Amino acid sequence: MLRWLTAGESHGPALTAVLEGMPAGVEISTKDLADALARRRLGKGRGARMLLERDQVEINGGVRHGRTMGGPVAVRIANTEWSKWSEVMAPDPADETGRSYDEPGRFPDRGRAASLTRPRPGHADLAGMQKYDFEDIRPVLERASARETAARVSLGEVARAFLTQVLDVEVISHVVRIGSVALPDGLVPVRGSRDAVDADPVRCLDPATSAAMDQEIDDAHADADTLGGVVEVVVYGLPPGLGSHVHWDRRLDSRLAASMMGIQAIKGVEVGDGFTTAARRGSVAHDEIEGVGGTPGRLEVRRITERTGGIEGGMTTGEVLRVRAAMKPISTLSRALSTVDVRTGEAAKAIAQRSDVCAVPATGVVAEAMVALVLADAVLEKFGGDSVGETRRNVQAYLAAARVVTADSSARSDDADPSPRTDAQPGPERSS
Ligand SMILES: Cc1cc2nc3c(=O)[nH]c(=O)nc-3n(C[C@H](O)[C@H](O)[C@H](O)COP(=O)(O)O)c2cc1C
Ligand SMILES: C=C(O[C@@H]1CC(C(=O)O)=C[C@@H](OP(=O)(O)O)[C@H]1O)C(=O)O
Repeated sequence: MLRWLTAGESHGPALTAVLEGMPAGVEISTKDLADALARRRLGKGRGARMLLERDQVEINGGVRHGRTMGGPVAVRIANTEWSKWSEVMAPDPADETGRSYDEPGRFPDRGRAASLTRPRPGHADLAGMQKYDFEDIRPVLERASARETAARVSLGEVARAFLTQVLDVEVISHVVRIGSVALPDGLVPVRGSRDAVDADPVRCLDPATSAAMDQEIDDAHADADTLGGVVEVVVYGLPPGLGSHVHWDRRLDSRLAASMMGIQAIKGVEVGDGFTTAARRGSVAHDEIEGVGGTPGRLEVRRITERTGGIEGGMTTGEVLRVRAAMKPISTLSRALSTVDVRTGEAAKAIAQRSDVCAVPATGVVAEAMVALVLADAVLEKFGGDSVGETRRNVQAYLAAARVVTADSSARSDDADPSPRTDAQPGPERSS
């Protein structure tokens, strides 16, 4: 079983992340993690903090000479802005008498330390204050902040390395909607296209849609408003049989959905064509199956379309996996929303510090990390192994003994026209 935990606040000294259960022998380096974290900073629409802050990552356990050793992998990501926050976020009281840093007049940087009492609709502020009995929003926003996703991305990179080294799995995300602008149906990044997606300012496959998304962000910014959108994660190279139909919490779709919903601001998840499928008739909703070779003892099959997103009965089918996550608009608006000052009870405008206008491109990278972690867990559950070599041998033995194998769908995708997937609409056949 793979377990992961993160700790740390947005403006604290550092984020800490621990991944337990990784087999030995996964090749991973500090540079790999730094590169993954750099991808999370990509994308138009992020706020000033992205320019100011750097992710200073170090591996503090579980890895030696570029390979995991089987013990928990521990990662620390320093907040390079810490010096500005060291009093506001100090773990210890201001002095031995236990006086508070909140004491008026005590610190020159009182502005930063001042209590925040005007909760933002849509952020964790008010519910967090109610639940944890705080008069100040600070301790809530510090942990609710999506700064924490840096920690998850670092662990996701270890999971990705494991999946690649055991199964040649590739996990790619792309942006399919920002605000009112949507990517036309049927466009999915092919294997090997991650760098091309990352090179686009909004991580969108289609140049015309990307330009419209770019404009949408500029318009929202000019209006002092914010945007959400939809990201899709696509996974190539998975074997059939990860997850299970036998119990709700073993279903892979259930686990993926929980991991997506665990990302800040994600409010909807769909697998494959998801909500669109609900509007279709059964005759054009499912992926019909055809034999493409093999022998009676070892059939080779494929799905003719790719509507179900590579999961049936809570298990991978061996086809390309597709999961989408819908992100709500950022809740810190410079044109602040109405709220109540919880200190006075009077009507007020919500706190409106610097903020992202749109963080959808970055959220795709976070979603990749979550998918990689869930899939690595599912691979270990099915195949076990204390070393990469052992897991790989177990996978190969399973595939070699299988009575029915899924034809390599990623190979078919490579054969096809690099951009369009032709089967996103009801009914059409695959292009290959
Ligand atoms: C990558 C990323 C960046 C975000 N940036 C901001 C931001 O700058 N300002 C903000 O108010 N919310 C931002 N959010 C969303 C908040 O973290 C989120 O709305 C908040 O934690 C409350 O959680 P909920 O939206 O799931 O209810 C961001 C989310 C993600 C995934
Ligand atoms: C710091 C990151 O994202 C932050 C997520 C976030 C929020 O409320 O979620 C609010 C902003 O922080 P601040 O209020 O300090 O400007 C973002 O910059 C990051 O992604 O590394």
